[in-house]
Amino acid sequence: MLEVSGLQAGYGLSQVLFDMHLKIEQGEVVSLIGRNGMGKTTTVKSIMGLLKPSAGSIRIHGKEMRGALPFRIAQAGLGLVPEGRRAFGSLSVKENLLATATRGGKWDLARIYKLFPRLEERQEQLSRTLSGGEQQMLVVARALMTNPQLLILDEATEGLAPVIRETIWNCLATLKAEGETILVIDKNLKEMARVVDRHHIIEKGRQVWQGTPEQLAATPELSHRYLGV
Ligand SMILES: Nc1ncnc2c1ncn2[C@@H]1O[C@H](COP(=O)(O)OP(=O)(O)OP(=O)(O)O)[C@@H](O)[C@H]1O
Repeated sequence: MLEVSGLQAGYGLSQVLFDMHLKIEQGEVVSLIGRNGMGKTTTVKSIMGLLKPSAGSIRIHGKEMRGALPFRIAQAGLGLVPEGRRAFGSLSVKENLLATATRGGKWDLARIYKLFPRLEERQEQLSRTLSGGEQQMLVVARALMTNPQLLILDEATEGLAPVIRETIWNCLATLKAEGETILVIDKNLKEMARVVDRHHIIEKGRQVWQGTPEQLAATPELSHRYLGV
């Protein structure tokens, strides 16, 4: 469903992605992992049309989308939960959810409330008054309301209390069981192993390894060399 190849991108004169490759098939849950500053977020921004790559290809369902505007990428079926949570603070939980709703998809309020009962309890509350963890649930839920064919989560569990992180991972496990296609960027290898089919390690703007969580766990020198753990 998504195929990135030979992607180059950066900020001004500083090049960050040199030769990025990434392939995601329908129904797969894959990760992008690597040390800080290696280009994970830059890859996501390029895919979402938030940053203009200088070379390479981004195909969504076989169609070249490099350089397309963000709303076109969203229309093509990609939904992003960006790094650093942000809901529309002056809107209620329910209004936030309805603001991004796409009609006719499988995700609607009822389904979202089943996945996140906490959001139903708080549906009339202004989202700026939610706890950090509740806001993060809301941001994930809002992305789902766009009924994306590929959901991308960039550090969605960072800075959250363990119990909230657990809720987000449980939610991802449910989404996986329902056949959703997901790209997750995170640092927590142990939790990721529960849901990820394939990891991609990125180092200095290139994909340097891919394999299953089992293969990664069986090769400690990989984690040591590329992840610093
Ligand atoms: N807006 C920007 N302007 C200039 N340089 C940037 C900008 N955003 C990121 N960079 C630089 O690009 C490089 C890659 O950053 P990126 O955010 O893609 O890394 P990352 O792998 O997602 O790291 P992290 O795990 O820390 O989020 C870093 O050296 C960073 O300082």
